[in-house]
Amino acid sequence: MHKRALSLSLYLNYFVHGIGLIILTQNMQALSQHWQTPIATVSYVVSGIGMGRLFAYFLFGKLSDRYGRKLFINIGMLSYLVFFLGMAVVTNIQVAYALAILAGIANSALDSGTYTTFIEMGGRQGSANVLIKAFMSAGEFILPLLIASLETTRQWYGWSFMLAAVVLIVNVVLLNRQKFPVRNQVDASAQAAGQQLSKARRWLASASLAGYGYTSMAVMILYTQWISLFVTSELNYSRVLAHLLLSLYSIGSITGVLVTFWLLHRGAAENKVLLTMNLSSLVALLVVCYTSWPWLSIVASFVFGFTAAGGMMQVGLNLFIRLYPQAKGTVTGVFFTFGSIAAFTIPLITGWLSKQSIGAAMRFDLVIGLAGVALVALAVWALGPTKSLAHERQHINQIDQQIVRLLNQRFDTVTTIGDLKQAEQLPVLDQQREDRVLDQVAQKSQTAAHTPYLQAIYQAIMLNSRAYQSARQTTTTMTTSTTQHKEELTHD
Ligand SMILES: C=C(O[C@@H]1C=C(C(=O)O)C=C[C@H]1O)C(=O)O
Repeated sequence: MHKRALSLSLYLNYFVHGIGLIILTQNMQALSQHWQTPIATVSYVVSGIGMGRLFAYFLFGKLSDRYGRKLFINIGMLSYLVFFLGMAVVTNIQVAYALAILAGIANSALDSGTYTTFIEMGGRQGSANVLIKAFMSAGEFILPLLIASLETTRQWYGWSFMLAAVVLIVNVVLLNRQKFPVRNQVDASAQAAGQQLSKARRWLASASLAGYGYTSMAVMILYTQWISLFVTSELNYSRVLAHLLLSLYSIGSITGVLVTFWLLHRGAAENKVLLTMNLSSLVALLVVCYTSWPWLSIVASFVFGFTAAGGMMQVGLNLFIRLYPQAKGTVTGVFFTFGSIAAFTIPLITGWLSKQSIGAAMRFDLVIGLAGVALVALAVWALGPTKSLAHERQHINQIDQQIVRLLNQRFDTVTTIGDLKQAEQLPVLDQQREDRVLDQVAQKSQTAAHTPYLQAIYQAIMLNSRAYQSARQTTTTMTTSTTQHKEELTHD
């Protein structure tokens, strides 16, 4: 299995999915002209995507546990391909609605195959899943630029659909060349951690995390839907500033994803990251809702994007999946079904609240944010202390990866030094230098109690670098003497 090539193909699908998420709303005007219908009808077609998701998530999740991830990723890619090709030329509204449902199905199929694969690929560490969100954002970022340039050069709006289709076709070929990891492989330590939980705790953690599937999606959807209107109508900010706030939310989101990825990659505990980010997003949201200082709104909007849309859904899902390592697909399906229900209900709830005031609709996000924090706190409590054997070993694995990489670098340098010594005919052992290295270790060591042990490790390292230098020198002497010998022979 080529981890890198497979990951890249999986991520590429989410770049396309990012385009798919907004391609209908971004082309609303062009489509309404093409279909000769009012904008409202286009919007009705858009709702088909949500419909497709709602029905397909659970089913596909469950089926992907049984029939394998690759099949469902292929179903996702092909469904999206039909959607992009079809939507660019369709004129019949019923067919357009069916295609939108197909996009929802594509989304569900991709998710049920991809999130699970990443977990199965990387053991217990789910940082890879957080990066999915970054690729979605990249697609969402590029599409509006592409559409704008097509409009200014007066070209066919369908080209943006064709771009997505071409990427998909290329990726179908690339992805199907890859071998997938073993399905539902259960890391022994992960299983041990899950099994330690009592039934009640496991139930509580599951219910809270499913609830978080709803709130984590809901806070983002509500924010992006109402922020512009809220600041222009209630705070009298300019339209430019309103757009700026939304852009900063997106930039915050991408930055947040990258930082979260980095944190998890370095072994930060997922539940701590989740709790901290959710608390911070609640604070940012409070600021957005109650300040009328533009500069503070700007900062808070960035922080809100960073903390609420920085891959937290993905982190929540990772925790959930770990609870049920044998049913990763099913869990993914359940989690995103809750997310879809949020996408469906939040516009309805806030629409109703907005009759009272736009502020009421906006401030409902605080209720959701607070519920999110409560759910995360419950889940974290139910999952128990992070300092489990399994978790600490995971941390050691990460540290060891870094140490091995650094030792490889040290040995490369040792090799160069060995060659230099040989050229200058110096002995391999340099006792003075070794003493200095040990002194440095003592100086750098942050815990005095560790120091003698670290020095012992360094003595072993240096013993081995000498052994390596000597071994290389004998082989190079041997090869030079044989070449010399060969030359002598040819000269004879
Ligand atoms: C790498 C060298 O060769 C040997 C190995 C050392 C090390 O691993 O740090 C230090 C001194 C030498 O005995 C060197 O001379 O620097």
